[in-house]
Amino acid sequence: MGLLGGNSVTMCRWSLVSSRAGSARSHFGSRAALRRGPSAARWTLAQFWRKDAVGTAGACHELGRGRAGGRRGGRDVRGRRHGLRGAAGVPRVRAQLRLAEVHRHEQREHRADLARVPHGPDGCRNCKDREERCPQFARAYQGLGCEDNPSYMIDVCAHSCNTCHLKDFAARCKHLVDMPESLEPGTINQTFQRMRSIKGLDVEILSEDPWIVKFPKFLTDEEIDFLKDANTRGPWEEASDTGALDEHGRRKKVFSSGRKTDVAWCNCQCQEHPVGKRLVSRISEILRVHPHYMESMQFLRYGKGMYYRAHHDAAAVRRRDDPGNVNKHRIYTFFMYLNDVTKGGGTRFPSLDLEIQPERGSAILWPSVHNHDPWEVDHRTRHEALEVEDGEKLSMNLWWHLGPHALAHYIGCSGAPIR
Ligand SMILES: O=C(O)CCC(=O)C(=O)O
Ligand SMILES: [Fe+2]
Repeated sequence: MGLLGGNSVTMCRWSLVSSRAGSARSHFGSRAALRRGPSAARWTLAQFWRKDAVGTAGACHELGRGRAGGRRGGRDVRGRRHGLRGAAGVPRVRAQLRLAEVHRHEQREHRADLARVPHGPDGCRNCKDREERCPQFARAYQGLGCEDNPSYMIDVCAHSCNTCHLKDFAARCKHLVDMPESLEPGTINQTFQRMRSIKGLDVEILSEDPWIVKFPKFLTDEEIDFLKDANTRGPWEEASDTGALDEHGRRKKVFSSGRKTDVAWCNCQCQEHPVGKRLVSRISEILRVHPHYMESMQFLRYGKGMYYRAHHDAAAVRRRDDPGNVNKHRIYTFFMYLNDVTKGGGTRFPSLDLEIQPERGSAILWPSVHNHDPWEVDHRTRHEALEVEDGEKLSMNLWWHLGPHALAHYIGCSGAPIR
């Protein structure tokens, strides 16, 4: 009998943050959480993330209860939904093999982990919470507060969640380190060549070496309205870069003069909403990379005078054999424009002398790494957001990684700051 099966419930890692800010009830995930049935034993968190978190494709996950067959609770359903299907008539055998490989790996590793790792109160003798309200957080959502926001709770509230054995970054994250990479040498060229044959996909090739393509009418009006709706994202914040790792394996925020934008992250509303899911799924099928490997969608807002100086999206490539390198580096940027900009605000690739003007609903895509070796950064795809001279620019990043970023992020293994 699966621990988590049936009565699918959407939960959300952002809820804890929101509830602290007093807005839990307006939150999709939290509302759903409040409708839940009786609480499950909290020590099940350790089992939960091994079994089901691996099926999630971002911020939210589904917990199902009361039905046999826990595999339905996450991985399998999500794998199919976001799987590399569709795109009739397009070769996809390699992608499917890769997906099958990922799933086989998950099953093997998770079975082994479940047998090996002790969980329950005994693991918590010398372990303290780092936040005094942890017991209260853990009790929230009818006792499922730990499952609701694992990235934060596993670590900061380890005592209250009985996850002391998972506080250590290596213990928590090791099963993700050797998951198959999302790209093999040679895949990038095949993927871009294949795009021309995807039925119904309008694609303009702006550059072939390196690849930069534009999808002139990628987003539908429904998607744009949805993405521009304030309910689909967290609060706007001043953009920061990621700095050095702290003692908990999280990166510190660094503010730099090279960047003046506001950013916000996709919340449960956009991750779990059918429109958001369909969008991710469409992009995943174009790229032939599973959503396990993506970052949450990032919204960008530039007012007049705002910009992002030349940079590379895969700036921080770490060593191949670095045991802490779970999500690895960014391999693709899928960049979407949500509005027209009156003046300025183009995306410019200085080494290619190429500038793309924002157009409502259009998208551009480029790889950050070389076709022959996904571990080698392609510096020719450095780019910048030119200053907005008049009007406002609203756009979105969807970055794809060589390692399973979505899974890593979900359980605090991506190095992202604790939220
Ligand atoms: O806004 C743009 O045109 C590009 C933004 C960008 O490069 C980034 O957010 O990494
Ligand atoms: Fe960028």
